[in-house]
Amino acid sequence: MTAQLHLKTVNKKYNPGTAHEVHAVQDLDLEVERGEIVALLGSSGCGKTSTLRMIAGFEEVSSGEVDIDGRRIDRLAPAKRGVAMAFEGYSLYPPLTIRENIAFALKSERLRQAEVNTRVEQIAALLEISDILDKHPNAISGGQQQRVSLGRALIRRADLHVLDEPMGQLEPQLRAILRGRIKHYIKEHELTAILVTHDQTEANALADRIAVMEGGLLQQYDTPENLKNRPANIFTGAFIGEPPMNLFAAVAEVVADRVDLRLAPDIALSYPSAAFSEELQQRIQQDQGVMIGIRPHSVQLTEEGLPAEVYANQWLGDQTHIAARFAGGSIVSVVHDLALPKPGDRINLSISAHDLHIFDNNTGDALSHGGQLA
Ligand SMILES: Nc1ncnc2c1ncn2[C@@H]1O[C@H](COP(=O)(O)OP(=O)(O)OP(=O)(O)O)[C@@H](O)[C@H]1O
Repeated sequence: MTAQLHLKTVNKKYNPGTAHEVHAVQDLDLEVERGEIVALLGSSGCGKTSTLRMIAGFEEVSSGEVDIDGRRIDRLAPAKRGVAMAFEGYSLYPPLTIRENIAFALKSERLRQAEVNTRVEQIAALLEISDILDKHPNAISGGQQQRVSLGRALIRRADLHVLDEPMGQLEPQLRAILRGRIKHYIKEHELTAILVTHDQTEANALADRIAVMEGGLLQQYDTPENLKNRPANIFTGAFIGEPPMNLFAAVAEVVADRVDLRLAPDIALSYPSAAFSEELQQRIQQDQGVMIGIRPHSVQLTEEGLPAEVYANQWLGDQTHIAARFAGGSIVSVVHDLALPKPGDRINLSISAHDLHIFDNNTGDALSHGGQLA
């Protein structure tokens, strides 16, 4: 299958050759398949908006190529790219009503008026804006304007739908409802979409694949499940998941039939060597040290285990985050009952080999997940 959107070694430099040069997007290769929803996810300044703007045509590509449906588009004007866009500040036409604003997107499809009305009303119902269709843009709120802009993009038939923080201004409850509806709509109409968000929950809920960016570089491009269970490096390991992954420097010692991961002179996670593949045992022995990652949900409080001392706990209504001093550092565990150890209590922790992520200390790349080479 050919990719619907293909970014080929795309770079974006602002103010090139000056003291203010910013290399905002670096050698980005990305393919989005037809019918796929992809999220660009990362913290502020990582380059996700620059990437989206280059695809939409609001920003020039410094080098590289952008293809949509096999057609090179990076030198075309935005309107010629076959892209439907919902951008903040991609403003609505003030003299037109909301209904007319949305219907305007259907102009090129030359539909009968009755068909236009039906489609506008369907998308308005989906986005909970049916009651404002006869108002003008200056008479509605920012969150409503954002939904109108989204409706205007989604109603169009286009080769690609580009959505910039599509629900950034909406309240959490409405966001949660709309996420499901929008995903269903995109899939039902077989649209291809790429969106920018800094909200992991939104990316996980909407996207088939997520491109995690940091410092202008693509860190990992994968399904939500793989980002969580098979992070490619320390960055994605720590970035994806809430609360963040616990990270500890460790030295591996393979002795007889055990593998010890030594975290401190007097503290080691110890496992039967059968829990690690032979290739992994060889690999981690060669290293002077590794970084191990453990998700808070995988840190178990047990009768026996390694000692830790609680210094904080937080009940969040459906789970508790327990923070404890452990191995000269700090560890967070998530538990689901209310029977809480209190600050100052001594507890014991266990971590199954199955839940360990091991990373190369120098490159940051993942070496293994759950005892098998990455
Ligand atoms: N027009 C511009 N001129 C100069 N530098 C820019 C320009 N636009 C963005 N940058 C810089 O490029 C880098 C990437 O910015 P970009 O907006 O793509 O990131 P982002 O991840 O989308 O951030 P945010 O979520 O805050 O929008 C940042 O360092 C930013 O300061």
